[in-house]
Amino acid sequence: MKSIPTALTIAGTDPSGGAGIQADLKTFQEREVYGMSVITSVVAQNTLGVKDVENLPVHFIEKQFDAVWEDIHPQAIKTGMIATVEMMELLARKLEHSSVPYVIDPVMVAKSGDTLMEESSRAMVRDVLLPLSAVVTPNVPEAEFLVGFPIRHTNDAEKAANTIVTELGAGAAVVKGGHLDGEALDVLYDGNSFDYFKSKRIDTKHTHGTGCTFSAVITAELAKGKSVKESVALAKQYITDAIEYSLELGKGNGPTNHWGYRLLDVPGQRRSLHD
Ligand SMILES: Nc1ncnc2c1ncn2[C@@H]1O[C@H](COP(=O)(O)OP(=O)(O)O)[C@@H](O)[C@H]1O
Ligand SMILES: Cc1ncc(COP(=O)(O)OP(=O)(O)O)c(N)n1
Repeated sequence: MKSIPTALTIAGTDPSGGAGIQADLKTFQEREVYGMSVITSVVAQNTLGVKDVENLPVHFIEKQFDAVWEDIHPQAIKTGMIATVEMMELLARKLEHSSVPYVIDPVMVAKSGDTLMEESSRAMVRDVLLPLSAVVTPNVPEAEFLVGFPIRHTNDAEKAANTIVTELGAGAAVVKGGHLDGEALDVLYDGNSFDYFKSKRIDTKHTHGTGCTFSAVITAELAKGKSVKESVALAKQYITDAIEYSLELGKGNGPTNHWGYRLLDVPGQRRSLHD
């Protein structure tokens, strides 16, 4: 029987379907990876913002994790919204002896400005979870928190990615450029060299869930056995297409479109919007 790659996301929910667990599972499916999920927080949110958050008890997050882990072993894991110190402690315990590639999307604040991680947890991502990761994917404000200096230009992003790997212990770091001006440039440092993933900046407000989708593609590709560099390159191409075809759904920032690029497909010859 053909084996299928498997990936696990550990994150909060988005009932409006653009971010969080829902975005991750849609993305895994699009990348032809079997997706599984452990829910950390149930979030009442939509394209306008976050209305409320209900954190699940840590013992029940552990039960979900164990149920997956002892039955269908994932080939890659990602974490997104991990709201509390207690949740971080649980995940550190669960993942410290795992050899499965682990991607951290260090989600701190949603684009709407709403907080998704307690202040006290932020230092724990840096000090406890980062050293366990294969890749971490901070946006500019998240990277600034992790390294403690401002990021305005490409050389700051390079310095930040280098610091996150060499001083904070991540396996690799992609500092995403969505929050800077000019071209959308993401900088990857893998401990040896820098790589740059660039696209034109797409003029749209419909970017809800970009970070979740981007890190979910990386996770899916690592589950297939691709290298970090290949996985980030595929994620960049995918998210650019998904933003280009983002949906005017809801009254706020609409979601990225996970299947829009297919509109340009020629049968038997999958084509990207960049061709
Ligand atoms: N307007 C845009 N046009 C093209 N790419 C974008 C745009 N906004 C974000 N991106 C890309 O989307 C991905 C997520 O970036 P970012 O918005 O920085 O993260 P987050 O959603 O975590 O805040 C990155 O690859 C970034 O370069
Ligand atoms: C449950 C949950 N997790 C993460 C986010 C943040 O998603 P992100 O991809 O960074 O995009 P925005 O939602 O901030 O546009 C979220 N909103 N909800």
